[in-house]
Amino acid sequence: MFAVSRSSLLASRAAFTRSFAAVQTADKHTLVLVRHGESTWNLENKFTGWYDCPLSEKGKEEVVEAGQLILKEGIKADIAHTSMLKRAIRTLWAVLEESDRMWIPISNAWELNERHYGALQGLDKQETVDKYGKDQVLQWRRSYDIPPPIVDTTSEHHPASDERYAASTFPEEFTESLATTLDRVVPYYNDKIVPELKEGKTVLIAAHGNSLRALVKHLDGIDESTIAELNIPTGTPLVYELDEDLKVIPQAGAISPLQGRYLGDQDAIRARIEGVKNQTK
Ligand SMILES: O=C(O)[C@@H](CO)OP(=O)(O)O
Repeated sequence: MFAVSRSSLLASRAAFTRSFAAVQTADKHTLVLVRHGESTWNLENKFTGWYDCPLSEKGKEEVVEAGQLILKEGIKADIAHTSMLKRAIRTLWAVLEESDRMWIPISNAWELNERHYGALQGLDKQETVDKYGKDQVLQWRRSYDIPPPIVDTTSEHHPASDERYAASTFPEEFTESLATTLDRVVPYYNDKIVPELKEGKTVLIAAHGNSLRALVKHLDGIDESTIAELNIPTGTPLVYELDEDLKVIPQAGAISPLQGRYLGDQDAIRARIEGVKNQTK
């Protein structure tokens, strides 16, 4: 009475294979990027780079709101990555707290740090424009491969003088352009984050304006002149859906040249983007 014909076994195996394949292709690869909330040095309009300033009061509010938006969207991060800098770390903590995901694993990596601003770190952005001119400062801020002036190991801003970077070595004369930032952000994404996405994990990254510009340049295939125009707002979740080859699926409502979409009030987001741009007028 338990005899099952070979054909019905084959038929049920085929049905199982089909439904498994359907589940696999239905698997969404979701990647959420969040730039840290406004920092005290954003507020004071200083070049920040790897300087470890905290969030401002407004920044603390922005990151709570970012977490609430992620919760409301129903996004459940499985794993998170952030930098070695407290403005991004606290942003991640707030987002995880608000979205009730504080238990997920977190990796801290200097590779996700802000672009190092060399000898500009600590300088007032507007005073730097007054001294060197708007064009020069814009080149330092937004050109693809022109780095700001270097710091050497005698500078408090050189990573050699900071124990959190003791496991890594950096050039004695140090600074970063967007291009060299990309050279450490993209390998980190490929080596650490891509395998997690392939496993079907929803990944959350809390990082910085320029480390995220480097990452979206890679994800969205943005060219070198277009990336110069791109500014990332503080404390605003940017959601990417990726296909089975981890190519970006363009999202409705995305602000070009990005194909991921920002969560929240789109007018307020555009105003935040303008605010970043206008830090050097
Ligand atoms: O100062 C910095 O480190 C960055 C981000 O705050 O500034 P900018 O937007 O000028 O690259």
